[in-house]
Amino acid sequence: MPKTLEGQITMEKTPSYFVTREAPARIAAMSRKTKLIVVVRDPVTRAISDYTQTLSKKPDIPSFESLTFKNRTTGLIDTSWSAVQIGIYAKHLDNWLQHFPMEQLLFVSGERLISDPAGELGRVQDFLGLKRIITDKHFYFNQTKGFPCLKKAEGSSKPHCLGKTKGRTHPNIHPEVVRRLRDFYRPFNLKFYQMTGHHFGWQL
Ligand SMILES: Nc1ncnc2c1ncn2[C@@H]1O[C@H](COP(=O)(O)OS(=O)(=O)O)[C@@H](OP(=O)(O)O)[C@H]1O
Repeated sequence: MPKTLEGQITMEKTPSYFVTREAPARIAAMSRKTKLIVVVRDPVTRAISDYTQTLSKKPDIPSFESLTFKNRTTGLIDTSWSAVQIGIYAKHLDNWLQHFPMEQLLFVSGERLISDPAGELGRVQDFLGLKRIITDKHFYFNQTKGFPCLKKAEGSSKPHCLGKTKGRTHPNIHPEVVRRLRDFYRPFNLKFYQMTGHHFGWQL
């Protein structure tokens, strides 16, 4: 971690921190004042997105359905599959709350990051104690990409969208599998809403 000078904020992004058991204690040992930002989206869509990403690298993996269930007939979900495990946000949050107060965590809605990027980034700027510099003026909706993009990229005068690996088309998953996953996540999502005091609006 580089030295942080007066007036600077040092930021680091690692997607796996939130779900890594040892991460909270190690970060707290480094600095108890660290602010933590987690982007969360509907865990069912997250699992499908995760699978889509793996599939793009390893086209021979089994189907989403067969990885989801331990037993397809009983509908028992395989919670050891990382794509399922990562979406149990309440469980991961519990682990962080053993080391950090809730006020030091900010949960950003992945859905709102798409529908209202400036609003969600407004929350991030407030949380970090920054002036709201990034506003609606910085974004436009790119119809081809189907996502918001920056009107000007940092240090350039050209628009900038996220790359091809962000916003991939997801495979169609059988509605029954989606329903079973929704049933599985419902109690964890409700617990997560209660813990964060924030209703993320995921289909329950
Ligand atoms: N502006 C914009 N443009 C493109 N994509 C956007 C944007 N905002 C959020 N998203 C969503 O980001 C999802 C990919 O982010 P990840 O968290 O998987 O990225 S990372 O690999 O962990 O860095 C990606 O998920 P998929 O749609 O499943 O590909 C997007 O839905």
